[in-house]
Amino acid sequence: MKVDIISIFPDYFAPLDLSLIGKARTTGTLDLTVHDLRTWTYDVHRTVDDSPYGGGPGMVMRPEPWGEALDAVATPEATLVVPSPVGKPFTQADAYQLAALPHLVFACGRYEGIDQRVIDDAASRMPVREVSLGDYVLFGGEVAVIVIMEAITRLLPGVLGNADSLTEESHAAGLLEAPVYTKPAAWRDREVPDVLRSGDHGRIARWRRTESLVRTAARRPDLFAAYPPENLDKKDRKA
Ligand SMILES: OB(O)c1ccc2cc[nH]c2c1
Repeated sequence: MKVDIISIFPDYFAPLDLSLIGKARTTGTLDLTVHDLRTWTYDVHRTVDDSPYGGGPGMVMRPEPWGEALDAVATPEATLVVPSPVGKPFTQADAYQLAALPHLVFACGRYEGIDQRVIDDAASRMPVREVSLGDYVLFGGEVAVIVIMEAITRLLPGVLGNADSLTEESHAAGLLEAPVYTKPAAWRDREVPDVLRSGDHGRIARWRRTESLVRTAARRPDLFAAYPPENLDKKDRKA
């Protein structure tokens, strides 16, 4: 998978050299390049922003550098991903969709955002997805891109040692996963649930299923309400 990130803070992406993402880059699973938007500025101050039309606080990112950057970086297979507080909420389903695409270009906004014409111009020649990580606002798009890149990269073939992790984890099937435990069996007078030490795999699976449903109903009623009823079997209904 080819990924290009455009930002005025390229050093923000040093974490993408580490751990499993760094290994995915080394093995060639992930072809990631970070670009400094100021590469496409030509004034002595390398200016990327200006005051907003219509007035208002802060500054807006100028369209010219962005237009030239996207012209230089985007390929015919590119999808533009723009983290933004006004974007569509990013979900695990989106992570799977993006992980299946051949080329992603991330545009990291700063200040009050990117001139809307940049998005509109890009949308005339490639798919554009404006995504939000949640109902809060960051300083810019960089941290959101790191989060999205982690969510995507772990889905790429060969990145996770045990791909089975992907089928059981939270949000994989629309539910929160059950609690997890490891040794010791007792810790600060707290015991691991006996069922998990029973060796009865059918009973363990049912316990985990019940815990997952109960946890999802309690913490994410929105997910629970959206969970297809046909996926609930008779045993679940006793939960
Ligand atoms: O919260 B965010 O994901 C986000 C993304 C982009 C910009 C640009 C200026 N503030 C931003 C916030």
